[in-house]
Formats: sequence, C-alpha cells, structure tokens
Amino acid sequence: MFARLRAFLSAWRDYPREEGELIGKRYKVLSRIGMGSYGLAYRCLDTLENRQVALKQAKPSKGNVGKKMLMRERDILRQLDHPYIPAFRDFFEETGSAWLVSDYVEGLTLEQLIFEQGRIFGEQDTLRFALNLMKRVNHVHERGFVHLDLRIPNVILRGEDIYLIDFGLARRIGDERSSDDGEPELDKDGLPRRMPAAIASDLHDIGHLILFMLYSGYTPIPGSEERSWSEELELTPGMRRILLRLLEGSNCYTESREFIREIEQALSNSESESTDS
Ligand SMILES: Nc1ncnc2c1ncn2[C@@H]1O[C@H](COP(=O)(O)OP(=O)(O)OP(=O)(O)O)[C@@H](O)[C@H]1O
Repeated sequence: MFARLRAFLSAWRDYPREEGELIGKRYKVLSRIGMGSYGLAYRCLDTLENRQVALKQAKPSKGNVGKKMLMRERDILRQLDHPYIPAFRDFFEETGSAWLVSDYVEGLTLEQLIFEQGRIFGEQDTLRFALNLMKRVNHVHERGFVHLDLRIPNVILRGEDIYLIDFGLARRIGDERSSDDGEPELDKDGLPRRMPAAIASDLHDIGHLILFMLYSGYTPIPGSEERSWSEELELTPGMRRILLRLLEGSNCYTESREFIREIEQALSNSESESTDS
C-alpha cells in the first residue's frame, strides 16, 4: 500500500505542464516533447523574445538528484559555443522544480529519419554525415567534455544541417561516471560500474551510430541466420577499417581529430574511385 501511495504521489508531483501554461513568467508551453526517468521536456514559446525554446524540467519527485543533474547539464552547455549545438539560454527554479532553457531545434532526429521516414544512407552519405557530426563532437572534446550519449535520437537534422543535442549525460573528460547517470551500468558483481569519462567512449558510440546508418540500406536475406556487421554489410576497405578502429577496441583512435582525418581520407579515396570508374 505504501509503495502504491508513494508512486501516486510521485506521479502527482511530476504531472506534466499543460499546453498554454506559462512557466518562469515568460515561457508558454506549446507541446511536451519528452518524458524520461529524471526529467520532462517541452517545446515552448519565449514570449519575451518571440522564439521557440526547449525547456527541460527536473522531475520534482527526484528531489536534489534531478536538480543537480540539470545544473551539471547547464554548466556544460554554458561552456559550449557552436552553431549546431543548442545554446544555453536560461536556468531558474519555480514551484519546487529546476528548469533549463536552450534553443529549440526544429527538425527530425536521425532515429525518425531512418525508422519512420525510411531514409537510406549509403557509404558516402554516411561518411559525410559522420564528418559533420564529428565537427560538433570535436568542439565538445576541445572544450574538455565528453557527450557520452551519442545516439541516433540525439542528432537532429534541419534540412541538411546536423545538430547535436542532449548533454544530460555529458561529463568533463576524466571525471567519474557514476550511478546517477540514468540507468547505471552494472559490473560483473552487479554493482554500478564507475569509470572515467573518456573520448574513446564517444568514438565507440559514433561507431554504433554509423552502423545504424549503414544498416538503413541493408535487406536481410529471408531465412538466413543473423551474422556480424562485418559479414552482413558490403563495405569498402576504408569504411571497414574505420569501423574496426571505432568498435573493436584495439588500435582505436585516441582523439577525434585523428578520426576526422581518416574520414576525410576515406571520402577523398571513394570520390576519386567514383570519378575513375
Ligand atoms: N534543443 C532541443 N531542440 C529540439 N528538441 C529537443 C531539444 N532537446 C531535446 N529535444 C527533444 O526532447 C525529447 C527529450 O529530450 P531530452 O534531452 O530530455 O532527452 P531524454 O530525457 O534523455 O530522453 P531520450 O532518452 O529520448 O534522450 C527528445 O525527443 C529530444 O529529441
């Protein structure tokens, strides 16, 4: 009974704001865009500046943990300055909740493009996309941070422009990633794994993101058994080498610039191959 009562109380405290409500005396809710375990997100109109913004709310039921996570995200966003990363706008507390305001990016996530729109990315498209995305990621690394959540729902396309969003799990390079990073990763003893935030982790995630893009053009042979990506995907040697370095651990890139140089090389090789043929 107590557990049910507590769940009811949390749901009541975290009840989402309604469309049209005014938050922080200036942000009018246009729609709710997300609801995670620690926070809610809204698309709002900044009535003072007459433009759309994204508002993230730490769930009141999560108390100080939710607020601290949002403050850390604020501190990181403040130190970034890139045209394709939503800029920090405001932070405030109101009626027991902390709120983070950033630019709103109108567009579709890479996840929506692949899984809802059926967009197919060939190898060259994927390399060009990865090169662009890595320029944003490199900015984050050069400012001393790692994103730690480089996944297809956290990349938004507006026309041809590629935006990197969601710094909720980002950390300063070398800081410990701890169990309050959403779902804790467990070690072999079932305890939350503690490990330093490293650039290699972002590069590994980019490897998976590239695989999602390349698989957009893959049709499994009916009745055939599932195989590894290196057997299923038909790739040029350059692309294969890049993926192996990103995903297999040994010989991995030590910094994002090195990876960017290799994508540029692979792109110029494949472009000269296509003009030769
Ligand atoms: N600046 C932004 N512009 C546009 N949409 C955004 C922005 N920030 C977040 N979103 C969208 O709001 C939703 C929730 O974003 P949030 O960053 O809170 O992610 P989250 O709670 O970690 O959830 P998820 O697990 O989907 O990443 C997502 O659908 C995301 O695409």
